[in-house]
Amino acid sequence: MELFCTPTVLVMSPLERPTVLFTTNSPALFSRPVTMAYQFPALTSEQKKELSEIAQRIVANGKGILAADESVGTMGSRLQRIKVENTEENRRQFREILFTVDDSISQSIGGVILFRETLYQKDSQGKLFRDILKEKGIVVGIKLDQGGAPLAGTNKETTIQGLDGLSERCAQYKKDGADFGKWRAVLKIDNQCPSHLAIQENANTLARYASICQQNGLVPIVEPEVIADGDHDMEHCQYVTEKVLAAVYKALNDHHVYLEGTLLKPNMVTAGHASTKKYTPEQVAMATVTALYRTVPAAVPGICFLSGGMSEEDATLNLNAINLCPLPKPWKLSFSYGRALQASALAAWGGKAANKKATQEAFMKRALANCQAAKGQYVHTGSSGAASTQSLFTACYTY
Ligand SMILES: O=P(O)(O)OC[C@@]1(O)O[C@H](CO)[C@@H](O)[C@@H]1O
Repeated sequence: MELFCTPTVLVMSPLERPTVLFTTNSPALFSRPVTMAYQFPALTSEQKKELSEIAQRIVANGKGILAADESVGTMGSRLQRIKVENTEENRRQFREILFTVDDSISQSIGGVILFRETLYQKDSQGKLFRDILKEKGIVVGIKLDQGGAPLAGTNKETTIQGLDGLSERCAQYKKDGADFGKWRAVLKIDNQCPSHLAIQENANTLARYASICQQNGLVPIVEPEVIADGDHDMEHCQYVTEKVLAAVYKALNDHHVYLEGTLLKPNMVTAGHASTKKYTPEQVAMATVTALYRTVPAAVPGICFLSGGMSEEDATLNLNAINLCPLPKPWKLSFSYGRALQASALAAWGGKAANKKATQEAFMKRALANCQAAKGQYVHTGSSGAASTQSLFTACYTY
């Protein structure tokens, strides 16, 4: 006998997944409806509400994210550039200067990602950094990935570690004031790269991380970064970025991740750092929005780009062009910059307390510029300092 199904009910609210009930002509199944989707809800309506509200707060009104979550090693290379020793105290001092900037910073910065060490650090008056941020209305986030591990049999590709004990760590961080998490997976463009294995493994790991975050009340920032190493052109980067993002959203769906309670942190689509071809911000914008439009569901509230070694000024100009791009853009398009928000500030600081004011001014200037760019309102004045136009690229930036 032919088995056919007829949809009979569509139950849907903004906070719930649609549940489609089917009836069937099969005698065995005739007496009861067959639920085709989502019999075991991953999250309650209250959990979904909390997650989507957090995600929306972070990217409201042109706000973006300060990625101040450099690990001890990564911060070491930043400090080395300005000839400052990589001690816990120096890392604390620089971050104190950033976080105690004028309260108006909260008009441009909706969230700050911290490294574990920083979540428990205090300012010189003994106040926890996380409390200082929260009092400004800024959402506190935490880096959750724990670095790369090689994928054997590939051309030096990696997966990211940190799933063991992740749920317990998330629960603790939530108690300690964090409301979102971040996990960065690294894909590279090279001979045979990214491989099918690297794409699938990293997509699945990101999705597993995202699911665990949501179970613990943290909005997951999903960061599949196609790094800029290589001499490939922009078209090739677009092709790869689309493949990676399509795999990530398939995995997020498989893991029942609630998209309204997530944020995406992708690379912009650009040529490789060693490419001889140059593209305008408008070309980068068209390629980037095209890749996103083809792969990222409209349910995702915000896309916050990483800066990936672009100069501060290029990162701002590209973001501005992205927001002016004449393609459909159903998500907020904003920033989650590390280097492109801190390079001028680090240069102004130089490890000296006396430079606090200049450091805060440099940081505020970049934050404001990116907030304007997130609304497509940035006007380049030509008066940027030398540090803001310097490339911040680091080869094989894997952690
Ligand atoms: O590319 P950027 O904007 O400098 O940094 C992006 C980023 O994901 O990479 C770093 C290393 O994990 C993090 O500190 C930061 O959040």
